[in-house]
Amino acid sequence: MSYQDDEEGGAFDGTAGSFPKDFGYGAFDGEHDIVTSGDQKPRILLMGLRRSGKSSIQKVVFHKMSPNETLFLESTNKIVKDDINNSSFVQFQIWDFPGQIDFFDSNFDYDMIFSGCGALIFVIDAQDDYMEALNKLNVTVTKAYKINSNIKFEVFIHKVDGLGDDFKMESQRDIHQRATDDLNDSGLDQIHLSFHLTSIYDHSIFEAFSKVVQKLIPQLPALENLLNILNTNSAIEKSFLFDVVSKIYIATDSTPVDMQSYELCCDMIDVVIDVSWIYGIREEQDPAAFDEQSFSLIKLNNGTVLYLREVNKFLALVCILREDNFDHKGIIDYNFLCFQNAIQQVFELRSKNLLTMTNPLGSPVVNGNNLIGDGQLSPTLTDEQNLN
Ligand SMILES: Nc1nc2c(ncn2[C@@H]2O[C@H](COP(=O)(O)OP(=O)(O)OP(=O)(O)O)[C@@H](O)[C@H]2O)c(=O)[nH]1
Repeated sequence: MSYQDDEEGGAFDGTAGSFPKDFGYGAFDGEHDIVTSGDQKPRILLMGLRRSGKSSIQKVVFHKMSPNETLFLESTNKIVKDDINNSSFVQFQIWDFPGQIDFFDSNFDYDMIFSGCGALIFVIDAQDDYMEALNKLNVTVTKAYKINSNIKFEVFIHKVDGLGDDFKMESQRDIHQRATDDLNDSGLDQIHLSFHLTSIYDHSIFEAFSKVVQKLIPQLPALENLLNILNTNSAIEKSFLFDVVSKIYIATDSTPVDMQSYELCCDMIDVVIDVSWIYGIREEQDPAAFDEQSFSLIKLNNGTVLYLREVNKFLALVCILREDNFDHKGIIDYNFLCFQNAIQQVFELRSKNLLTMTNPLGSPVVNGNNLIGDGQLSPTLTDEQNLN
């Protein structure tokens, strides 16, 4: 086993999938050797037993591989490092570990691996007997926690597409119970495990990954506050800030997320990218699929409107609102400009902070409440103000 980068290079080059081939993340960071790299990006580790679905998750979410094609993925026999450079909010590396990894193998420098880790995703195949996976989960979490107590531990109860609803819930309850009991028995009851039911055959894997990535964004409270303000002043019911390439939402307002709304917004992004790609005017080296001109409006037959606006090169705002409230499109557009401007300020503040301090993983750089409380945002128009 060795540390190597994925040889495939940039975005997934498959034939299926709705995204154009070269509309994806940059090439893998092949120049840096992991052991000597000074790269300080947060790491997300993908661990779990063999064939649990780790590589499939990484390929489907970040490289647009269609789920059916994962059937042909070969077993991973080395750590595969994938650099995700999508926006200045979301920059991390995903390390896909071979299933047969042995913690006593001296080839692996676990201090180095876990000390730079932001989140550890442990994948459990829910269609298989999970007792061995639970043992491995316990060993992995215990080892990682001793090296780095700041790691966020996420358990993906995966491949739930093959299970009925009752069995799904029962498996989750059972896995949750056993995993926490095992940790309590090891005297590590302070470790918090988060559980997600996932499958690459629906949007659940994107939703779960969104939640994992959000925990690595110190500016999340600021982004959520901005979305709340935008919603209140524009009569928007739900809004998501999406990373367009991966369809991960990096923030949403504080109302609960329901899967159907999330799926609708994901589908809208696909439609916009596909239509722009087919009919957009393309310049050399510039995939014109998503740029500052990008926006879209879809009216559903249930009186709901989906509205998408480009925020920056990588991010899009997708809102769901009632058709009646879309009459005030001018206000919504004005408020959107204020929102975009505020996001820009958060970006700038982050860049400044990064210049003046080295940001250890997960340490808060911006306190969102203060940012907003300090009145640094441009004022937003409200319906009342405009109508009076
Ligand atoms: N039904 C179903 N099958 C899945 C899902 N995710 C992955 N698989 C299948 O599981 C098999 C193993 O997937 P891999 O991604 O190669 O598993 P891995 O954990 O990377 O395996 P190693 O590299 O050996 O550690 C493949 O045939 C996938 O098609 C899922 O959500 N549902």
